[in-house]
Amino acid sequence: MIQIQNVNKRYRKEMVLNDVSLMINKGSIYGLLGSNGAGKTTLLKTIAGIFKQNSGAIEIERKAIFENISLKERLIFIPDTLFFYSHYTVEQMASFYENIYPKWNKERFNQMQKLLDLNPNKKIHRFSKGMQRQVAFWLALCAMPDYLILDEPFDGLDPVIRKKIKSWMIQDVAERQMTVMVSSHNLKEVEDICDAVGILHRGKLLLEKDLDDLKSDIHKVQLAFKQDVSEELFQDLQLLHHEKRGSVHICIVRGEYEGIEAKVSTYDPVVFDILPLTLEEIFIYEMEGAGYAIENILL
Ligand SMILES: Nc1ncnc2c1ncn2[C@@H]1O[C@H](COP(=O)(O)OP(=O)(O)OP(=O)(O)O)[C@@H](O)[C@H]1O
Repeated sequence: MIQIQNVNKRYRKEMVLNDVSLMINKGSIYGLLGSNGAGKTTLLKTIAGIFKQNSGAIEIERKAIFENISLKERLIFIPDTLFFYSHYTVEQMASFYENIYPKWNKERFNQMQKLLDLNPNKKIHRFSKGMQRQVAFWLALCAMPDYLILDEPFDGLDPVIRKKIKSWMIQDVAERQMTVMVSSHNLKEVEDICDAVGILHRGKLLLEKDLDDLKSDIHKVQLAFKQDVSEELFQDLQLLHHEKRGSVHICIVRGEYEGIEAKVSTYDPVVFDILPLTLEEIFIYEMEGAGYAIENILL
């Protein structure tokens, strides 16, 4: 479990993380969303123990991560800008990892080599950008980390490799309870793999929720009535958005499916559909509700 409590981080006088608190459960995948410059990389590097926060606490398994070598041996951070020792081959980099990470799995390294089809004796800087990213995941997953912190990890990977790497990652989460935090601008990707999501905006965490709760708590409702329905119904629903297209009311309603169905049914609608929302739609309406224009927050 990763626990972040009231974390503040400044670069000189600029406050980059402002009282951030969140929790990531063991064996789950947490998606961190946010605009450019929101503070995602800073937060991830602070969680990885690369930066130290100015105040607040960052704990993994209830121990502070900063300068904690035994925790760091179980955590891997893949940054958005990759770093490898120049002129090292994959094999040499793997030996380096083997010395640092006690749970290094040589057998897995050999198996993944066949699946990725990369030459371990080639110097890493001679690989393409996407291939270097594959190497980063290859090495990271063979170190068998309990915590994997990823900054925009899938950029530059082709769709086949992307799928392969995600499935290895998900397998590690399911089989050995690996905990993952991943920053992304891609809502679809986050929706596919994450259990919980948080949105960071100008250093503050605007929203943090379990993805299933988020989805089961907000619906798009399409309604039409024989006669004009009284305003009472709309006052009765927790509306985040309401518009009328012809005779059809399109409402974004907070609340569980059954509760909405029960309330609307009493008004005898002739058209009545309750539809789930995509993560992108949820964020648009949640953020609107919180008074933020979504285009300022996400790409
Ligand atoms: N080393 C640094 N020194 C000073 N300021 C920095 C440094 N790194 C980042 N910042 C500032 O901190 C703020 C947050 O940057 P950060 O890289 O954490 O954002 P981000 O959410 O990861 O952005 P992006 O989506 O663009 O990668 C920005 O205003 C940035 O200019």
